[in-house]
Amino acid sequence: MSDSEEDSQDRQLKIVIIGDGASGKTSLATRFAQEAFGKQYKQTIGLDFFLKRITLPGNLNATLQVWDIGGQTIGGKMLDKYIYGAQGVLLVYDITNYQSFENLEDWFGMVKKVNEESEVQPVISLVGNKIDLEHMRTVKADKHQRFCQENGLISHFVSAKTGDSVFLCFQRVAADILGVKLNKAEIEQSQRVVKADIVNYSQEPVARTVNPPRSSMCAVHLQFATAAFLSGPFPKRKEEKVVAGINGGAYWSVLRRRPAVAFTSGVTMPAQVERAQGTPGERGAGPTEKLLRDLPSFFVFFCFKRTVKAAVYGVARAALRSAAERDALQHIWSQGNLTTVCVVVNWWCELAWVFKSLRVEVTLMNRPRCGDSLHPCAKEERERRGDHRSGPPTVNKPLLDQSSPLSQSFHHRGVRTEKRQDSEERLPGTWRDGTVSLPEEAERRGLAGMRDHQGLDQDLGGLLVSRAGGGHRGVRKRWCGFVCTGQALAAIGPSIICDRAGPLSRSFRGRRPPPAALPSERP
Ligand SMILES: Nc1nc2c(ncn2[C@@H]2O[C@H](COP(=O)(O)OP(=O)(O)OP(=O)(O)O)[C@@H](O)[C@H]2O)c(=O)[nH]1
Repeated sequence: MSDSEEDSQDRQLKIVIIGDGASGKTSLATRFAQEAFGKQYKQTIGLDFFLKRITLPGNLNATLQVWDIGGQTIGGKMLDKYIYGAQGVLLVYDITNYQSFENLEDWFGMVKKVNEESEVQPVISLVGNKIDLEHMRTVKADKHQRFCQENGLISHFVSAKTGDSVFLCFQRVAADILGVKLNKAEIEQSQRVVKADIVNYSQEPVARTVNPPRSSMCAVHLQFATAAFLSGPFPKRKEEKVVAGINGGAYWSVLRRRPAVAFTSGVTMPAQVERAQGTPGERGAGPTEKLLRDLPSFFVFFCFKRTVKAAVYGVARAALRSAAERDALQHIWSQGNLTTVCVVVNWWCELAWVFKSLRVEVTLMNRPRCGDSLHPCAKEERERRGDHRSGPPTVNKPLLDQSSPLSQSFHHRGVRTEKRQDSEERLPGTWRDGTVSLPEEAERRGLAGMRDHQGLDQDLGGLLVSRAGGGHRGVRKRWCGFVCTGQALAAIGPSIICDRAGPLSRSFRGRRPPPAALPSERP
């Protein structure tokens, strides 16, 4: 065969893609080979193949045989065989999932082991995927770069979803294998970003009418989430400007694939409730159910603000009255696969009721404060119950377990005594050796009594003591921290979403391993 004949033939290159499950390997291969992207996660069992022919500078054709290796193969017997003979390796991780980055050591170790005795080493690229989720990044770019420098890897940040730099990533590896140099223009050309489709909802009136709860609810939720994401890490101060920022904060955890205990509707503004689902009380299959269907997990959210309390009140009760939802909640709860508790307290009796229905004991650390004017929904609710006093709606006593610490601590504390606080004020407690201390200020306000609740340092599963406020459209919102004790939280472990920058949070995080046994199982 003459030289020219050989040149005109395609070069076959074996490229393997490895990395943790769900880091986006299949998506990258699909984006590269088929220009497509699927939102649905379908685990790759074993491996999959893709073929794509590309032309490199100098009219050099190459057929890339892409081996998409399932994330679960790590530790399996076949992995070394899959990697063997690869000329190119893409080490993929998800920039929003730190664990997937950490685990690259193992994947990389495997590549090194397989090639220990090879004369020709593969070209290896470190690929940080999902850069469309930059706002959720947990792996800093400099960590990525350091890993590249230390190990002589090519660095890439890509998004299989938007297509950003995906082609370039494969092209670069192929070019390096074949010793071809890409010039600046070629690199820029390959960096094409595929823009997401813009959906014009107003042109889809029929679809919305046919299935209003699903589509509109989803839209509302995503809107919250996006707003919160755009505003930076929860609960940064900017979050105050966001509609339902706190709510979005819960999504923050959900969409980061951290299972979160979830509650209520995720709806904060009565207007949004109405727009999304009709009036709160009318709900049957509520949005919780929707969340359960569509998200990897769901969240608990109680907005601590009287203006929306009525909405939450109606929604939470209606939602959880749906047996299916309650069962689903209990199912998830009982599975013990929850790692995060994200609860923003509103109305303690409501909270007590819901937790009670889940048989979880909750102890509040701070008392709720109310200062906002009563929302019409709340007024209606009060009138319906024949309560004509001013101030917050009365406690719904029948729902409470009067003997619970929560109940006792709040029974006569009057939630309307305190004036509105400065929106940036925080009263973080501290956590040391299983004991919670509240700052002097808290003592002065008579909040300290609450720290002594039984079980606090025993079966404490999680802790959240912080309070923040904000305003949106003239509405003040606030959340207060509390301690959850009991079986469920013990099972969950100490991971709590709260003010992650707060001293309490910092000191708490990672300090206390989940109890080995559930409290009830202890001798
Ligand atoms: N936002 C976003 N999501 C992505 C991106 N790439 C992949 N995903 C999503 O991440 C999930 C997992 O993607 P896969 O490509 O199936 O992950 P994988 O690494 O092949 O997983 P295994 O088959 O288990 O090894 C899917 O839901 C994808 O839609 C991306 O660039 N951006």
